[in-house]
Amino acid sequence: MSLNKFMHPRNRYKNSKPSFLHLALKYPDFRAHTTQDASGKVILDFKNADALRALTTCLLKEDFGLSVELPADRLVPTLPLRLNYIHWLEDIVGTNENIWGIDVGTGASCVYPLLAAKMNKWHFLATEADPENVFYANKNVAANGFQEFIYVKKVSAEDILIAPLQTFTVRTQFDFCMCNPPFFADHMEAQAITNTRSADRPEASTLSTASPQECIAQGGEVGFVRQMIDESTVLRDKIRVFTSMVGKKSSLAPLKAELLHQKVAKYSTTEFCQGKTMRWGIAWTYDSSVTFPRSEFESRKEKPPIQYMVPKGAGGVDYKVHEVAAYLKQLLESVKVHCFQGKKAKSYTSITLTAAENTWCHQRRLRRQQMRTQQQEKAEHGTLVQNPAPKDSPVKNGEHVPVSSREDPSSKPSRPEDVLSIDNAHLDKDSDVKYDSDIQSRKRPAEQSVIDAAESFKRPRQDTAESEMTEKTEPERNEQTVTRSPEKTAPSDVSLIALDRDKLEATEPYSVESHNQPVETVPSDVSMTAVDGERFKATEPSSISGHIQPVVSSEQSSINGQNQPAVSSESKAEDGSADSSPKEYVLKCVMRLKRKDDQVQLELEYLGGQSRELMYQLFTFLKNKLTQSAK
Ligand SMILES: C[S@@+](CC[C@H](N)C(=O)[O-])C[C@H]1O[C@@H](n2cnc3c(N)ncnc32)[C@H](O)[C@@H]1O
Repeated sequence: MSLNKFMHPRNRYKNSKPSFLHLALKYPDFRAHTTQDASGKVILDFKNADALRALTTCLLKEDFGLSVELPADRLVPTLPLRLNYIHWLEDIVGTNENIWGIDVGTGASCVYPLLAAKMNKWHFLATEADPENVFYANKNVAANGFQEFIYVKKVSAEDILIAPLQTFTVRTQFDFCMCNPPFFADHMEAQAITNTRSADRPEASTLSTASPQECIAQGGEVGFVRQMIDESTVLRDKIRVFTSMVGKKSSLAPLKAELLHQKVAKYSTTEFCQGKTMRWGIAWTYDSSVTFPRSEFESRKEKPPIQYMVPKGAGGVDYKVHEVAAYLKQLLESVKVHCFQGKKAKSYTSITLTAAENTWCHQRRLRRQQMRTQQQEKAEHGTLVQNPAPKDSPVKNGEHVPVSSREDPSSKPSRPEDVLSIDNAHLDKDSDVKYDSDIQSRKRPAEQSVIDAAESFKRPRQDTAESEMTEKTEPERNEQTVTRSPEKTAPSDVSLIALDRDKLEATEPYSVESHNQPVETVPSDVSMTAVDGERFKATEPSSISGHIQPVVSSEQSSINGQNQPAVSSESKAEDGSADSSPKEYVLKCVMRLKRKDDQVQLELEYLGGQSRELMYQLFTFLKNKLTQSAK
């Protein structure tokens, strides 16, 4: 499936594919790399580095009026991806002309600064460690008359931001920095990736153009961006927004962990979708006034609130909205979930729930662990601990606070508390449905090492594109459950009518969107979020009873509570009291109780936190308590 529908809306290639026929007619250098098939279509050999170079060169000229020289044996940038990154930055910092950015590792093409200077008149410090790239970057800047806008600086490969800024005197404050980092950790990794292609898979249809010095850095892309994050703590007042692209989705988790560790004010991730290639963007800031745009790709996964009809007799209370709410509130507070009263009406109440930690799942396991520890202690010291659970144990808090007159958890071991082990019947197995392009990007290490030109322009079954690679570890490869059938999806990407025909038409819709529904994908956060130190399988329900209004949720991560989604109507307590919700949380959601057809309906709506999965677990926890107590 093409990802072009998730290309940035302003990406000029989203709805308008480049006409290879037009390019071939106009640019002899490009034409030299094309052939015609039996039906007269113009074919470009995507496995030929010179052909890819010719394509990018003439697109830069044709669509942006830029004259760019791309040396042999250096990375050939593909434009749809580069544009997606720039448009995302525009959404963050705006498009005014006084913007100053830093492009870390600008490459020989100096493609980001040139495009952004051309489109937005942005100014850049463009750093580069490779002397040959520095030479060509300078040449390309001069060829386009952008010397007043773009300053190319040769840097040491060990330095990323701090050292280059110390010796750059033209500008000291920057709106953003950007980076397409070297992606491999070492030659071995690069080699391994190239050699892991299984014999039964078709030969990669594009090739790598990146030289080793361009694509290898100690620690790979995670190591590189981690150093950026470390350096950003020093430069927090000099650069407003830090960003980087990464080639592997799996790189996001360790980077998010690092951002949390460094206590940045906010961070956000996004997807860059083009052709069949996906890359990821990660942005962070120490300035809480920055707002990050929502990812189009993620937004499509918005889920309606999850709902449940509370059974009569639940909690041993009257079957009324506010009685049930009081019961649930007590229950939630007993497991340290902060409750903040929102709107309250006769048959409606809304309470914002904020949890600083996950205390509602694995309770049985924790109890068992505590019992084991207790027994061990007893054996070792011959002492009997009267109160087994530590004072601050969430399990203890959940277990030892009576939640209702009808339910005494200490006397009734509550099987349903181990929420992960039950109720999965309600949960769709979205996580098993892998997004095929994601799979592709993760499953095909070798092809990740090649230019994404073909991918970017929606060439069906392009083995990889771009020299920015998406290598994949063995465990990741093993995870894949759905495979593509490359042979089936191999129509010509360049189905243009013959050059010499009267009727010259582009017929291949490599930018025309299909009208299929987007396929489900593993929620990005869920798949990588550890809950209680454990990696759990994503079981996000697409909808448990999904017919209510769409969720108002944020995919931005919130740290210190600064990036809370809009819940303005519920941001103040009914009695006007200040919100004392925890500022750092793993889950924030709204619980609503309302009267519906003589029944009381419970509803949870996700607002933010580590992952939606936590809300489903909490929902199951509450549901089990309600069901059990109604018996
Ligand atoms: C994957 S390439 C990206 C090139 C270009 N920005 C693009 O997107 O096409 C990474 C670039 O970073 C350069 N590089 C590696 N380490 C660097 C460092 N510490 N500072 C600046 N550039 C570096 C490499 O030489 C290479 O040109």
